[in-house]
Amino acid sequence: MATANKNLSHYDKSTIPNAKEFRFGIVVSEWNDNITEGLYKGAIEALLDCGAIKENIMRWDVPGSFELIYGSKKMQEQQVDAVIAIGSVIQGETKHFDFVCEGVAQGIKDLNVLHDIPVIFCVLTDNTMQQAIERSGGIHGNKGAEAAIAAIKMAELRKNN
Ligand SMILES: Nc1c(NC[C@H](O)[C@H](O)[C@H](O)CO)[nH]c(=O)[nH]c1=O
Ligand SMILES: CC(=O)[C@@H](O)COP(=O)(O)O
Repeated sequence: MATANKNLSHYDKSTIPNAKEFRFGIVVSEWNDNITEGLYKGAIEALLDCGAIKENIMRWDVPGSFELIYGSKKMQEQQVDAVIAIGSVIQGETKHFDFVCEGVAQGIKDLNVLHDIPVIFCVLTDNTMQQAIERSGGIHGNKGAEAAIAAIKMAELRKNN
């Protein structure tokens, strides 16, 4: 199902564990910060709405999405139950977009394989700024909220297994 067919901000609280006992680390890319700040806002609002305690949410900023890999690795070493990696990659004139997107996706995948703290991939990979706007609090909702719910669910899965 494409994003266009669902609202990224929609969730049913009755199906989500209470997040009050969990600690979250959020790593935010500074590239396209008009987008990443919107994603962060969506994530924070959803975490708090589902019971997370503000003092249990830690934020670090990194220069770009490619640095989300290292930042998330170091965040895994903190006393957190899940990490959310927030970025916005937008197609430019060259193939750099492809390498950044693939590199970040593979790097975050590797962190989930190598370490026991889940890292949620909250990285928009859009063709245009408009697409990014629509997915960070616009008509398609907020991928930050979607990532927050995933973080809660994965922290619960880790706690129970
Ligand atoms: N073009 C975008 C970038 N590029 C920067 C890289 O992420 C990285 O910081 C640089 O290559 C140095 O290692 N980053 C984004 O997050 N979004 C972009 O659209
Ligand atoms: C994703 C990028 O690195 C890209 O936005 C950079 O733009 P360009 O490909 O025009 O150098």
